[in-house]
Amino acid sequence: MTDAAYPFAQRDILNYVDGAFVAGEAFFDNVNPVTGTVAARVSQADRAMVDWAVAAGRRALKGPWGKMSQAERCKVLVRVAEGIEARFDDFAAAEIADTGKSLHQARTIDIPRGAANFRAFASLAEARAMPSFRTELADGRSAINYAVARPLGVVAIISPWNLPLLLMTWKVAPALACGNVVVVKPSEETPSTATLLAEVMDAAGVPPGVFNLVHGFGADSTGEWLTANPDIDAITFTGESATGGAIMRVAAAGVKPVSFELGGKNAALVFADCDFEEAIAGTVRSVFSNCGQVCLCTERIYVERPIFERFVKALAERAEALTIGDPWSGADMGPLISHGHRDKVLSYYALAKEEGATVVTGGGVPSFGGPLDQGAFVQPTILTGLGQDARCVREEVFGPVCHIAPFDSEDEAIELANDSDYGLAAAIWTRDVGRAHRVAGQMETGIVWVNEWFLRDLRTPFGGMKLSGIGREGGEHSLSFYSEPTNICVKL
Ligand SMILES: O=C(O)C(=O)/C=C/C=C/O
Repeated sequence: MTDAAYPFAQRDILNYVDGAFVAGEAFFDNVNPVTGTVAARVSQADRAMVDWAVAAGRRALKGPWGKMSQAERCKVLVRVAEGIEARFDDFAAAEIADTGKSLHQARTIDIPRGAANFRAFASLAEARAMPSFRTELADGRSAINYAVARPLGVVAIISPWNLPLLLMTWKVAPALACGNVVVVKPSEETPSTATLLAEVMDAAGVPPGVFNLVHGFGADSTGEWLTANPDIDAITFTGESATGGAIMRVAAAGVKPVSFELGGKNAALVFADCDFEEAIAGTVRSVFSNCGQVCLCTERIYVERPIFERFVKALAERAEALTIGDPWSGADMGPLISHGHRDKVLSYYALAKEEGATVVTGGGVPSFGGPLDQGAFVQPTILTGLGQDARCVREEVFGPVCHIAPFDSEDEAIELANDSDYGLAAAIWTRDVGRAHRVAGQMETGIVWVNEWFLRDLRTPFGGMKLSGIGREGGEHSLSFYSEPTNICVKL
């Protein structure tokens, strides 16, 4: 069931600290969610190792890395991108072994974006302009004001299990581009591609202490020891909103800057004048991609009443046509990340029925009649019939499930979409250009796609409001978070 190319099939997954691959005392299992079998052993970093990584980062800032020119640093980032591309198949096999995601998802999204993130921030940092002003005051004094950027220092990066390489490098690349050093704690569910990245960094000649990697868990473990370490200068985290709150409380003690990309309960608005086939195809992707485990996925769909029944029927047909199974067999949809997460998703499937939902399709687990029955698979599921106050309409499930409800007017659609504690992403399907811009401008989200989903330009502001996060990533937004500007005023 797992491709022989899994890089850690015969060796332990280690931490990477101060330029060396190191093992702690304890190990934990890395489980392949396709079959429920142990894929590898992972070395868990203890508190001393976390402290060592932070200290190694501090030393690196004073070493060659801290003295390196911006142009030189950008060349290093490009070498890292080339290293990922050179080991593309290793990264894909590692990502699939950890997550069970489809071959298509890994090879067209996750791994390409790992390299693209480094290339994007190498060129963005190289071209970055800092503001300067010629100042003429009424009293006759004049000056030149210009800003310079310095790195924050040692940045703690806590990255999630859904798009492991993509979301870790989305933070590591701009942090390094701005001259910082990083200590990365990937999710305990997905240690493999993070460790391959350490191997690529090592081979690319990134100085010791610049990129550090510590494996382990969150609360009362590696993640907490890292975020609470008094000598880190900033924290960036992507994951659940509740964890974001806990990290924020820890960061408050040292008034550390935080960048959070958190949960979502994203809505899609489907107007009767939409290109129906395009809306269906786009919504199949936005609901079921990565087994619904993308913070940008659609979990609430509002459809203009004249096409409501037709839309529900068509989406259900497409959901039932999805092939579910082993990623290496080319299945459209793999399992969820773990049996623990599957329990959570199935609890919402059960809750939906208790809340009175109509289960249009799905609602349980597929039966394979073989080893895949040990995997963390669920059926793609479509619900209707719930009100806005239902927990399945308000709470993030993070699985291949959506609820569809009708609306009768544009204003009602906007109100329904915005009636959420989250504010990350929205999708609007309409042929009416005026309506597209009018409705998009009223979405209380950080991101709006019109007649698209997950089309990404890495220069754009990316992130959410309300419970969906603090700050934006992407382009200058990342460069600003990972640097401290100093304004210098020189009298003329
Ligand atoms: O596409 C991106 O840059 C990104 O950050 C995606 C985030 C998805 C979170 O689940």
